Amino acid sequence: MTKVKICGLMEVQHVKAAGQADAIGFVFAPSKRRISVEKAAELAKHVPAGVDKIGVFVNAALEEIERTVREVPLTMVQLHGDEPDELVQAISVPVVQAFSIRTTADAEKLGRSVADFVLVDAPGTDYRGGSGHVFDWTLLAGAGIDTSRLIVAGGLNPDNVAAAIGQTQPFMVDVSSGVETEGVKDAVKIKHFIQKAKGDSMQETIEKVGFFGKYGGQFVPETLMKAVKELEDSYTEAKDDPEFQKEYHHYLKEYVGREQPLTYAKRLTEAWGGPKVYLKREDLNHTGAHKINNAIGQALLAMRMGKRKIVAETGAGQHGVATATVCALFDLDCVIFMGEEDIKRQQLNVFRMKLLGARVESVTKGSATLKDAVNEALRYWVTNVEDTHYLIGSALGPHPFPTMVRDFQSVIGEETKRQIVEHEGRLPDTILACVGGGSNAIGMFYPFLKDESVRLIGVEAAGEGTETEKHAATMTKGTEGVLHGAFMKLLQSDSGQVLEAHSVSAGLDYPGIGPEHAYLADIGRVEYKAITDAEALEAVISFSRLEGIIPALETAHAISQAEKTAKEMNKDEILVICVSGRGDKDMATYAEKLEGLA
Ligand SMILES: O=C(O)c1ccccc1NCC(=O)[C@H](O)[C@H](O)COP(=O)(O)O
Repeated sequence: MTKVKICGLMEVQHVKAAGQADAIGFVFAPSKRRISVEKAAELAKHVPAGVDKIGVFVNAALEEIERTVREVPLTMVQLHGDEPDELVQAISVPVVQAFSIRTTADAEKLGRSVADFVLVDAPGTDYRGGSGHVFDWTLLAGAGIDTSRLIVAGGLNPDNVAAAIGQTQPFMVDVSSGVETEGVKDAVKIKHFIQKAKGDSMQETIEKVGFFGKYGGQFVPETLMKAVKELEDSYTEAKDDPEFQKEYHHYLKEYVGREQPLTYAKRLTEAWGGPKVYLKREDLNHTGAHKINNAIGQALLAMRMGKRKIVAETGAGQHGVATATVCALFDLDCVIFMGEEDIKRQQLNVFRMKLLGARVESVTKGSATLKDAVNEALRYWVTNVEDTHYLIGSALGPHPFPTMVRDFQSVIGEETKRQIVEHEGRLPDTILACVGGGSNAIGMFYPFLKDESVRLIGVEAAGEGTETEKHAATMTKGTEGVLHGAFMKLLQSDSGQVLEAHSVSAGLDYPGIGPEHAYLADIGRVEYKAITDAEALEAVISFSRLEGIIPALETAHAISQAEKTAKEMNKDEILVICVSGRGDKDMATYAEKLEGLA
């Protein structure tokens, strides 16, 4: 696979956005992108191991180059001046020598370079590189170039990089201006460029069993491996079994009440004054949210495996109620772990679960919220694994859970795709969904992943603000680590302790995110935004009054972001919001927080 270098990085967030690249470049030569050695050393701390750190110089002295190599530290050096062969050979790390290509004769010089790699670029304008201009790639043909040491640069961007790779077959591509907006690096463009450059080969990693890029896996204790493998095998078999699919869709139709409408939100559209807004109505499902789509699927799978005992976790109570419901329907034994804090916030749902025959276990450990409930449910599963299925509620946990939950929730996106074409004759421009663990969002997004014209936005909880310690903004503030059996992004301390997440919405109050979301963020396919408690509560009022639908607090985050996004869109465009659930369960919170306003 062709490697990717992102050059001219000056800010931490852009270094992080380039985390999936193979190399990043710091410019020490005269340039608008020039940075000091000290700044580069600081940025270098955020470069993942295995990613090359390349210093760009123009006619610098050997001592300066070597000092910079040591102090940053750099793993490679890139020379854009008229450096003599003796200097190239004296440098202690591998060297890239840059050549401006105007003629075939320029291309023929490459073979004579004593450097490890040769970089071909358009002639510089203001500086010796980074001009943003494309040179004629056909000049390389017939120049006898060893493509295993060829790096192609010069005016590349997400739209032309695949063609450049196709035509020149280089070892690496290098970009700077093409991933900038108004002269400043742009995280979305960086990720998009990497995705486009790696193209099909990155797509393949999505399908690599159990992993989404580097995220996912089965990081579980030995005692659980047998159950996890059994589940993996059973699911692999069941998902391709027409009888299983028939039964699953039978219950979705006859019991859950699918398919759910894609409602045109006339008053919201008028009020926002931008795109046509459509609402995918998961709030109309039996039990009031999308959770039941997954609960039905997993309960059928548990019975197929001969397991008639179910353990589950719940945060807001929506998944607990969905699980207790299917257990009543299929006469399964049911125990639900729920954080003590969430039990206080969601008393009505606790009663609903009990009424349905479930045993609700209060979790007092840790922050006594969703992550602690997952911990306890996993512990319970370890000791009861022979006859018990862990019916996880989001696209989380060890493989196959994230894939399986996504597949069961994909009915949301599949219906939406069909319905929007019926309504409008085309796909939407933008789709938004809230993200806690990420199950309604991945179910909505998955069928649209290959439709590049559709912008996908996941909305997480900024709580009291991402600048405070009270938020659940995993994508915005999280780092990589293992939680609940999967490698993902999570909120953690420098020593790796999982931090407490906060959101007014118990369903978004989770310090991690499903591994597929982490991957989709890295490749730039899905954007992630964060909405505060206050913004979500405001959206509850306006949405209720404009559309006569009282949304769940989780959903209100997506609605609030949709209003912001709608401001950037015009009347010819179409925006879809996944209304993941209804607000009945949140009435106590609304009554407390919105008193006087409502
Ligand atoms: O990027 C610069 O400003 C620069 C200045 C002086 C010498 C080299 C420089 N950049 C070297 C690079 O590796 C760039 O990525 C390469 O020239 C391509 O740039 P662009 O055409 O902007 O993608």
